Amino acid sequence: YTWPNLAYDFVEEFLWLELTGFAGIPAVCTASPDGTTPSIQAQWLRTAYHDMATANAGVGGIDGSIFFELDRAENVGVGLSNTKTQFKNHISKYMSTPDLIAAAAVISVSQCGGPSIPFRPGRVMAAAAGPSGVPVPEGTLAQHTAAFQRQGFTATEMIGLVACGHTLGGVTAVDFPAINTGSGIAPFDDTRLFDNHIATNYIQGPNINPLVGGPAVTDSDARIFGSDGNVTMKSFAASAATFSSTCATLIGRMINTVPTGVTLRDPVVPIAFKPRDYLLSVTAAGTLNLQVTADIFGPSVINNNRVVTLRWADRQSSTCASGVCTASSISTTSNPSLRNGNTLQSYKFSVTVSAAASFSSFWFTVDEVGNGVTVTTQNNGGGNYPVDDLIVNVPAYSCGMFTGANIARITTAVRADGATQVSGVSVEAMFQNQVAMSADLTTVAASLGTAPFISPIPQYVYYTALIPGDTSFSCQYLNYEFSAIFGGVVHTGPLLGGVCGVRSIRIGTSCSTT
Ligand code: HEM
Repeated sequence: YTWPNLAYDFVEEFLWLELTGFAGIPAVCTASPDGTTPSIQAQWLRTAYHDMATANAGVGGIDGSIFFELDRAENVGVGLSNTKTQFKNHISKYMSTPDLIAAAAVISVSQCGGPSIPFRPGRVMAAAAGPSGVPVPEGTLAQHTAAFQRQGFTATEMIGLVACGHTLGGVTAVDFPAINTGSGIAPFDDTRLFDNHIATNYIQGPNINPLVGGPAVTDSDARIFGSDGNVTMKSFAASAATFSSTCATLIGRMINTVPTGVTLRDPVVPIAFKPRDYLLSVTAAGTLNLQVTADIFGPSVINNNRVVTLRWADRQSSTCASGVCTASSISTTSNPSLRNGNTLQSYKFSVTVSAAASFSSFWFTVDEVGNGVTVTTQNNGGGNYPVDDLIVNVPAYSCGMFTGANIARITTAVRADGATQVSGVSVEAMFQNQVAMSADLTTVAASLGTAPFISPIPQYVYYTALIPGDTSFSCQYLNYEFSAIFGGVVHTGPLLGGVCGVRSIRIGTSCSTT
């Protein structure tokens, strides 16, 4: 891994650092079922299966089409529509709706104590509903076996995948009154955790699974679990480890079932030390401000004695012409309870220099004890973290707004003191289309403009783009990246906006321009 990698960084921060708030939507996965509180983790896992369940030889799979198919009888259930509502604020350029569906399955399983399943991003949102074909509890064993074969799973794997799904949640009375004749939720097993109790309850009893001991016609779990003489379910009941590793494999295959032509990227693993929220901007005073947060991630990383120092080189020198290019962090935050026993400690920096001196790269030193003895260097694998000061953000003149048909104004500053000619200054804006559940991208050319709230400086000229959009949407988030071509090479700024993050431009609220 080498920083920066906009797509990787976004997903890593989404999945492991839980920065966008997505992973915080479900409540803590408690041990005992109460029969009334729905499990969001269960709803999310069922959503993933229902999206995948219509896959057929490279057509369909995890493609988000489930959210166009909620009126079908095979997709009855408040859990699926709740999931759609929860997901629509989290769509982004780097996490499509089907990526959210897959990530939600991964997050749900591990939040409830199940295995860690690798997450590979890259799924593409469907444009419309696909074929039907989600198995229903009234189906025969032959119909179910054929359906799982169409999805890419053998008869034995069918037993596994159903057991892995039905270790969470249960059957809701309002949606399945013939199966759950009471009220609330009839749980599949005696815990809300992702554990092998779905098998121990079934083999050793007492069984509470309403798809095993309910009306015979809807006892689909009984037909499926018993289809190999209970060999598979006995192996799960005998070994929590077998259940866990089988589920990691089968749910992993389920979420990676994607249409032909979709290429998933490599699994996103957490990075132990990484810069985040990097932002180089021209300030109102005409100076350059570099903001960055250093994240330290892993089990037990929180250490209040640790001292992290930012160091940088200015643009004309591989070191520091002024001799004082170091800074202490301005704030520290930590999160002791991230998934899979991980923790996070973050160090935020903000340094301001003249536009003439500027920056060319930065790196960090980390003093674990704070005594100057055990100091290590974090320098991006040797090459330092690069700073591109040719195209720079101008927050003082970038904001969400409503002017005619425009919803935002984005201003960038382009370095003007070099020999290289600039062309093609543009802003790529991403809108959350909460109807199509897609991230809609538009590229808007920026034109030479002014930044009236900034003192003039000789090193930069300003380009402004007005972003057109539907001003009737008041609760979507705008993300954007700006870029410019210098000497034939495209230079792209950081992803700005975030998703529900502090740097987001929320359309409908205007930021200050002063
Ligand atoms: C023959 C195949 C299957 C049938 C007939 C079936 C049937 C059902 C039914 C009737 C419910 C109750 C839904 C509700 O009340 O909202 C349910 C819940 C659930 N199913 Fe399945 N299912 C099957 C396979 C799977 C698979 C393969 C998975 C995932 C790997 C899965 C995951 C879930 C989960 C997590 C729930 C709980 C949802 C909640 O509590 O909100 N199911 N299933």
